[in-house]
Amino acid sequence: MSDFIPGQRWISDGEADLGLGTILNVDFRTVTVLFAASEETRTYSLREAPLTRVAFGSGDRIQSDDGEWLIVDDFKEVRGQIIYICERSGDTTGELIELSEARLNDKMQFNQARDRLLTGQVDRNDWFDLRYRTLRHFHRVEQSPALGLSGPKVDLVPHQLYIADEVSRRHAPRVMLADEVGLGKTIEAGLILHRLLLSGRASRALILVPASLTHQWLVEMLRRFSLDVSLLDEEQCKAYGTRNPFEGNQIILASQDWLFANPSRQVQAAACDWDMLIVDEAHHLDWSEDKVGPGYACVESLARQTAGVLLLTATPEQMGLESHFARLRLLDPERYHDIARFKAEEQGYVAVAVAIDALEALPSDQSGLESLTAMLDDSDSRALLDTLMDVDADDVQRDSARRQLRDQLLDRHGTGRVMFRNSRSHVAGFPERRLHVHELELPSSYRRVVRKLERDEDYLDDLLIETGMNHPEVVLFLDEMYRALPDDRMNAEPWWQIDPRVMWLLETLTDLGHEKALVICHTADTARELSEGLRVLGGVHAPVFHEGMSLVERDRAAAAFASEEEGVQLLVCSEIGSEGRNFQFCHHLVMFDLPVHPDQLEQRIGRLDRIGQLFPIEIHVPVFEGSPGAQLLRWFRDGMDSFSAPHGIGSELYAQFGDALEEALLDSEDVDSIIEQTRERFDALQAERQSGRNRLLELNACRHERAEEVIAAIKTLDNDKALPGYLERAFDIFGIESRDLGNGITYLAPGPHMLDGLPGLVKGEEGFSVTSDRATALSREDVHHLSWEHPLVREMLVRIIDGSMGNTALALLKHPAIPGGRLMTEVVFRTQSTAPRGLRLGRFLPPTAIRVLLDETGSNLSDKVSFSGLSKNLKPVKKAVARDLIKQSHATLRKLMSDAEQEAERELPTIIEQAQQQMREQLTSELSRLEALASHNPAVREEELEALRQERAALDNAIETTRLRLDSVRVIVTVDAHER
Ligand SMILES: Nc1ncnc2c1ncn2[C@@H]1O[C@H](COP(=O)(O)OP(=O)(O)OP(=O)(O)O)[C@@H](O)[C@H]1O
Repeated sequence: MSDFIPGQRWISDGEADLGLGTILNVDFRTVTVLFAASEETRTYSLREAPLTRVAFGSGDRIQSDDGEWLIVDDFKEVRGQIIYICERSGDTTGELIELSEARLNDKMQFNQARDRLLTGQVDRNDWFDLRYRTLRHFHRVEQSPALGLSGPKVDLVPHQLYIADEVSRRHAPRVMLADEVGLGKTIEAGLILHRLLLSGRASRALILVPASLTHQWLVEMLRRFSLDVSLLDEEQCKAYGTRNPFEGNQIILASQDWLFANPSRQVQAAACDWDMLIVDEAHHLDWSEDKVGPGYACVESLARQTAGVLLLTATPEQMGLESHFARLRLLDPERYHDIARFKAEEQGYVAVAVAIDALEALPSDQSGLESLTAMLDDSDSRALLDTLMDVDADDVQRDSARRQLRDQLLDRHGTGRVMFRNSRSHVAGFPERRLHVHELELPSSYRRVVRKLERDEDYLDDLLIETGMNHPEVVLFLDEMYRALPDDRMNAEPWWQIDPRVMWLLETLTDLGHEKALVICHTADTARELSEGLRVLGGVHAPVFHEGMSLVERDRAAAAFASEEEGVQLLVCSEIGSEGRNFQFCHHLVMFDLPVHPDQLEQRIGRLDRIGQLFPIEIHVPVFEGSPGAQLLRWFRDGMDSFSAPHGIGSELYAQFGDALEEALLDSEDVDSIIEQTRERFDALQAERQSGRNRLLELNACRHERAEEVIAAIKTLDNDKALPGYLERAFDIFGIESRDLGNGITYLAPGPHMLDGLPGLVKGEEGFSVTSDRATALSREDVHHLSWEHPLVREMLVRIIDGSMGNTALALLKHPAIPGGRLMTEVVFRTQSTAPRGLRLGRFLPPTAIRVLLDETGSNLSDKVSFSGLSKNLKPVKKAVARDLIKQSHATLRKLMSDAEQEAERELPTIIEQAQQQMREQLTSELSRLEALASHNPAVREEELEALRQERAALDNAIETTRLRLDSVRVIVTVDAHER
């Protein structure tokens, strides 16, 4: 008679995903099974049906067809059908109910190791092996202090890593990244975002950047951070129809120019939940008392509803101090509401800087002790000071006390909580800047106008009316003025025919040989026409780059300029078009004219003077002798040293002397006196800033000890010897083929049996190259940085841990010392808690594996036989044999699994206690630091303190309620060593 009876429940051995099957029909040759959950019916030959009977035992949890969970107490068989006798889950009344197997829920999943094992679903032995190793590595890596910072393909630059670490630790970080141009604000923002995403503290981010930078951001986020970012524009949005396009991906990148001009899209953006808002070139968010710019208004409303906000700008004060203050208010409206108080606080920074200097000199030089003591008013600080002064303390104790005191002073005073600004003066390794001024004679068409302006005071008015231009632009951009007077008889030729700067530029290019030069002009018109002039007069192909071009056109021009093969020697940019771009592969900058604002001058030089620049920067400026442009050059050079290094006070000087300078541009004597006054103010401000605000900003922007700790932790993960071995196994099991290309580079490609859905790999398509060596990855654009954080590795780890892959196995053990015919179980339990992802429980208690190895009698052999020692001696077994062996041993296996659970439970309290202790130590010390800080520095928001307290309580509860769950089981059957 057949084993199958209609109504019985069986499961498919090969297709467990079909769910629980019900026997529909049996004849003398075939059996037909309905898998209702997947709406599939299968007919098998009776003799070879790959099916396993589903039979639960006492203590098992089952679900009825109406969704109720029950615990099996006992069972009986009636006419070939099992009737389960159960208690309702959670019911303590002891009432029992009966459930026939026909009423088991069709959707019941057999993912759990116990169910899978007892229903005969065994995985490959090496999968079990990989699963256990995955748990162990994941546990280790999750706790690393470098988590989230080690994967990105970036050089380990201390100030960037300090900022990324400091900011990403905070609850809802809201900061301004204001490093000088080219020091890596984009990289810092990317690191912060990467870490928050990886650790589950953020999942949705909106990045707003000027249109000209969208492509560069997209490429940086992908190549360096492997982040899947969607670039949204009007065309893309239309494709979404009535759906909200901002919901289309977790990370959205959009152009500010587009969004700020588009109120209906702003409404859609605001309708989404964001965890992070990142705004690049934030100095453009214009604000003044009588006029709030559309960009500012848009960001203000988004920032109000988003927990984390990063504003990026190299020239925070470019639009004036008030506008800068208004941007700080976007970050923390409560703290930044009174500009007078803000200015007064800045005055106090000198005293703090003096106290820090005094601290550094202690204990040998005690001259500044009094000023220091005046600043330290709490008992903790006094105790630290006592240690520093104690004659019996050793150097290590003193250094630690000094460091803690310095950190306290920095934390408690200044803008360090909201603004980070690194400057070249303390980040070593930047090249020298060299200015080359080329004086040219004014061509007659320009001279005529300039001289008339000098002679006739009223002429300026006429000229403004005639040209429609503003002052001082009309006297500084003489080619533009010339173009604006087309009816003038003398202006018949194109300006580039009469302007000697064009011929000078052609000669300069010849002198440069093959070296590349970036040319920046004030307007797009000048850039475009200059390019034409160069082509006509010198046969030079000069691509242009300006705001009037489409993004694709701009990127194409930049790529042609960057390419070694295309042989393009120069790129002609407009001012605004090139802001934020990376052109550090070139070291000649031609300023075809000069901008009016010192910060714009700095932005121009910043295109070349960036991390990665290897040569001194040669700045070439053609000026017309005695012209207003020549006066402006003198003001920049002699008044404030603008060409030698960034100093960050250009905007203040511009605010003070800009109007007077503009008035005086036509009178060199007046300019002399303005330059003199500017210089005086510049020197005074420099001295003041150096001793106060800048010094604090500098000390705050990179705390070297912390940076070095982060770098050391990253290097530990970089050099993790376990990674290559682990990946070799994982690639093999996931069906990824790897080929050694030499120099530490491996090519990964999808194999014919690769598991689907792995990031970057699609069957039948090309793969990609990887290296775990950071330097090699950095030197090759096409090679990925392979680390524990690479999306492919992360996907494999998570898929194994969250899925059922490898959670059952059966293997044979042949060992001379062990007699055959015995059964052992290797059972792995892991900790499980219900904490939300954002709590990052993994810092303290990542999924922790407990392995229990029991022999048939239930003796615990875990300490005697290690995982790898055992694993090496195991042999795989055919699945059919394994299923038979399991069928015969159901009762023993049930008992061993329950014994193993008791063994594992013994270890749980220690794990919980350790995690709790570690968490409490870290969070309590963070909380007390923040509480102490809050009493001195209003930049610490009460909401931050409250969030930290709640976090500690929630973590405490999550750790306390952690339970064990069965992760995987391997059945081991011993065979005599002489058996073949
Ligand atoms: N850690 C790093 N590793 C490798 N390259 C880096 C690193 N930091 C910065 N760079 C490179 O240096 C250049 C400048 O960095 P980035 O664009 O982040 O600077 P920025 O401060 O945002 O500049 P700007 O003020 O012009 O907007 C970029 O080409 C960037 O890729």
